[in-house]
Amino acid sequence: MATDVHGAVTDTLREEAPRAASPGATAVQVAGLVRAFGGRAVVDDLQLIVQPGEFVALLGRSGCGKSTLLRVLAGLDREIEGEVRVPRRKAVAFQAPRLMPWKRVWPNVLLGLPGRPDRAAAERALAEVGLGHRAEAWPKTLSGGEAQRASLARALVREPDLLLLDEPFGALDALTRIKAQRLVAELWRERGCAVLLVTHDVEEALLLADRALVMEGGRIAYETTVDLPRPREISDPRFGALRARLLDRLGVEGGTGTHAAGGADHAEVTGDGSAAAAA
Ligand SMILES: Nc1ncnc2c1ncn2[C@@H]1O[C@H](COP(=O)(O)OP(=O)(O)OP(=O)(O)O)[C@@H](O)[C@H]1O
Repeated sequence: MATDVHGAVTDTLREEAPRAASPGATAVQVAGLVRAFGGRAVVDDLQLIVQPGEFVALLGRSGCGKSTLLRVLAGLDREIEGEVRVPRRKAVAFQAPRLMPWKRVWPNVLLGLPGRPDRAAAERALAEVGLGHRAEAWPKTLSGGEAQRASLARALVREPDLLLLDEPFGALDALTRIKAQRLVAELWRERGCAVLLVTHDVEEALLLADRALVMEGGRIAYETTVDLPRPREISDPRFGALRARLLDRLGVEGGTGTHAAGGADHAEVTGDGSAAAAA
């Protein structure tokens, strides 16, 4: 059952500034979230906690509801049941950069921001993503990687406490993708904001995230802590072991073949959101 946007949802979608919140406050707190389309619950009693400054990757089969969850967290979809607490300052970048072709790059970065256009802020954000020299350019003259970085600058200019990334590197070629991943890792380190990254790419999740979640049946069904030093190396045997475990959990060939390969750093997640360590 969908909640009226103008009614109960104002009670359920509370936006808080973590800087002002009490110590130990979370960046994202979701409890009993349900999002249904035509009577079918795509997100079904989902629990999720993300700590301030934590980098979390969200994996899951196509159509399992990852983008739906991200849109709810971004405040773009409020037809929900359950409780969602997110910081007031949040920003989202999608797979498609969504730049307005009739605006130059710098006003695109400021798109949707209230108040007088702050060109200097746009240029600072563009410089952060290595696009300081393209502020005056038209979007159609940007490469795919540049356009994606401009989209990232648009997120950064909002100085988010929570950065939501929906497959932002999905359309990039392999080399540009690696560069973009490194850039996000660097920005995350410098900014210290929480990041929730939706990705199909297990390696990307393991290169970037503190924690990788697998969504299944409308919930977070599995999670693993990525307790590897940064920068991470794909050649690290521990990386390989985590990759195999996640691929296995996703039902992709190349996994370990057992869902519950040992270690307390990964867990099947039970209905109430608590993690039961796999034996
Ligand atoms: N506005 C909508 N109206 C009806 N159904 C929708 C709507 N948005 C999403 N859905 C359905 O909800 C399900 C989950 O979609 P969602 O885009 O969240 O999946 P996803 O896990 O992000 O998939 P992918 O990995 O392929 O991007 C799909 O079956 C989709 O068709």
